[in-house]
Amino acid sequence: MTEENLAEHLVIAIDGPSGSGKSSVSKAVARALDAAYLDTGAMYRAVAWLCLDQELDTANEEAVLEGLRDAEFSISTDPDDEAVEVNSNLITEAIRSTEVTSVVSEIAAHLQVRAFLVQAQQEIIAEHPAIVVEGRDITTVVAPDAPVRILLTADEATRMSRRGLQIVEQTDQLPDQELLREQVKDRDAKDAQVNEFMVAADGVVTVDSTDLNFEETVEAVLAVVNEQLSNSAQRVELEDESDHKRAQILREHLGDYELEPEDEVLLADWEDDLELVPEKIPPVLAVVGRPNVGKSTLVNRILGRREAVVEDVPGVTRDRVSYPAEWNGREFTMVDTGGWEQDAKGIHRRVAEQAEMAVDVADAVLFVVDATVGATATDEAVVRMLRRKKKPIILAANKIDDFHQEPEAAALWGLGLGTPYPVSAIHGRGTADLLDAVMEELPEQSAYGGLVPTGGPRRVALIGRPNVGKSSLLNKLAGEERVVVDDIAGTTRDPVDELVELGDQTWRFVDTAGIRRRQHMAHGAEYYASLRTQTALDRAEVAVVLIAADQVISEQDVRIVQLALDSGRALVLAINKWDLLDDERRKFLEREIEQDLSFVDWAPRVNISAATGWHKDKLVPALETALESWDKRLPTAKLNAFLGELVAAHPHPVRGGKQPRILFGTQVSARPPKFVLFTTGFLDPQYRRFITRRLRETFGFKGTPIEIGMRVRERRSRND
Ligand SMILES: Nc1ncnc2c1ncn2[C@@H]1O[C@H](COP(=O)(O)OP(=O)(O)OP(=O)(O)O)[C@@H](O)[C@H]1O
Ligand SMILES: Nc1ccn([C@@H]2O[C@H](COP(=O)(O)O)[C@@H](O)[C@H]2O)c(=O)n1
Repeated sequence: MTEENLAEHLVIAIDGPSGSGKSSVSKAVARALDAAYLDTGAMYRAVAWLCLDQELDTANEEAVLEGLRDAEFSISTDPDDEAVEVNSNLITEAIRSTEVTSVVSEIAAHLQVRAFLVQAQQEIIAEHPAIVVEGRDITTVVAPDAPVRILLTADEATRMSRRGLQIVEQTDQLPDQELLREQVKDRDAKDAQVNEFMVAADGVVTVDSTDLNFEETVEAVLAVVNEQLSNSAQRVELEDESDHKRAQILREHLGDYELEPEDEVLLADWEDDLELVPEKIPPVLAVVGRPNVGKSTLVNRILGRREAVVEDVPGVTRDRVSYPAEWNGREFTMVDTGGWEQDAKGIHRRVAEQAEMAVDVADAVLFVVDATVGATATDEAVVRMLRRKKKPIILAANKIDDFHQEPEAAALWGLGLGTPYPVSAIHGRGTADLLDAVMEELPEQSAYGGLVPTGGPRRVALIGRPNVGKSSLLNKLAGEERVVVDDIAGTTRDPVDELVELGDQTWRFVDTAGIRRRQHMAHGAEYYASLRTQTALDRAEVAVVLIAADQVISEQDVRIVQLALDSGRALVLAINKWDLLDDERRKFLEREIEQDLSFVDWAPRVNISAATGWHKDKLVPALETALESWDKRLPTAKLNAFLGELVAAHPHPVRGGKQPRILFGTQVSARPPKFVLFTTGFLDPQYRRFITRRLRETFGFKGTPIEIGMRVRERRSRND
């Protein structure tokens, strides 16, 4: 193994005298780090066993060497599965016998035998990305360049008593004191003639376990490992090329772990680090019909849950509401529209317009008719509207609860839309056939870019509780009164997109209605206004949450910020009505922001007055910063260099004797940035929060939520 190779590997070299705990502690450390474990003493013991078995003269170096060269050796590196084989004999137990222990030092004194075994040990080390190796010459001869080198020791009396206790545990008998001395003290004296393992060599850290119990010793060794790694990581220059090389090595080592097929897909292109591949946009199905024919019940039936708004009043679904749906393994987006009425007025007219808009961006339309009522004039008007749109139409004849009613469905052939599929949205009857028919019409992916338009001006949702100044701000930004502004909370009930020129570019603002204090208490139009906030967020890329500076930050404000956060959009906080602030209130406001909005302390904040236009120019840089972060893609090599440094300096705490390691990280998507970490164990939520915080400190990400996902993967077993 070259020096360079050693530096790339996590090699933990441990030596020390007999009974110091090298084997038992090294095994525990390997388990904690999910690393391999090599007991080099077992290799010398195996040679000793061979000599005894073949009656070779242990004093004759040539004879031992010849026997050694002719034999087939194998040793397990799994800390939970000790196994030593020579010429297909499993000798794991046999090498611990008194006979073997008595001759092993003599054999270990032959320099050519040592050279042979040292080379074999270095080859084994090279095969493992992370390995703990123990034996008397490991820090000095076998792995002198290992990043972590430890001399584990304890005073002689302690070592003797530990070995004695071990013999009692193994044999249920008190050990013969003479034999004990021979196995510990005398053996060390013999071994010391060939190797120095009582005193730490340069750069080797001594862990004295005389006053430590077993667990404390393991902890002490792990602490040295972490400290040493942190020092070596600090020395590493994070140049791009070496970052990339390191990431390549880490990625290769991931191959030692059980990866799922989806992991392989995710990791396939990590080196490209170019533009993110655009997501496949599932096809969209708009569900349309006149009021109260059971559209939402049918949507719920298809979704398999109670999600769409259902109320037994005509036209209760006032807005478009979209849901991710799936049938027979195919994903699609279902849009539940409000009831469509001809010549509708007021809010009903807006609802009908919304339904038409939904049809415009849909790939197919599910037209729902109440078969018990039959085709009405309104249904026929819907048909005319749909024909104009030239979209595939699937006709659902609803309220057919049993087969006696099926003739009522057949009557709908008259609409001229082909087969009417009889369904009972309430009971689920017929929905499978209906969905099969829908699947035949839907393309693999949306031809219309889904519900959220891509490209064009960047989309901003202005949200906040009622009367917080959304409309005033939009008017100020747009330079004219474009939406009705009223002092009455909740005046603006419908989303209105405005194209506004700001800072040399065009922005699309989606104004929304305020969110009422408690959604479940809200009724009618106000309730739908709150749903629209959600819709606006769905359609936006960045949310500006307005907060009134002159009022105490309320639970409702916090909920709206949370809504924006959950939507995964970029975020800007606009503290409005700054002109109404006095010194007293300002102090309280700062404290409220610190306390109640600390979970979004990464969001750019602008203090504005929508009424006077004060600081409105500050909004554009804040929006740009947030969107830039939202779009950001961190190269995999940089991410892994960052993770390596971070973990070395601040390792994950040991949990149940294990220390989860991060094997590899990659950013799987942007908008917002999502990272996946492959790990050997579950990372505590606080540790993940810590990583997120550090990611922000190091790379910015101001104004965007960040997601960190984890994939705990196990090492492949030896037999794979
Ligand atoms: N810190 C400790 N406190 C108490 N017992 C310990 C401690 N460390 C190790 N032991 C126990 O001491 C015994 C000897 O440990 P171990 O066999 O690991 O030593 P070793 O250094 O590998 O010895 P050798 O070089 O002879 O193989 C074991 O029973 C082990 O469980
Ligand atoms: N790196 C090593 C490891 C062991 N030996 C010799 O083998 C003997 C048995 O070792 P245990 O750790 O299993 O007790 C030991 O006494 C040494 O003679 C070695 O030389 N170098």
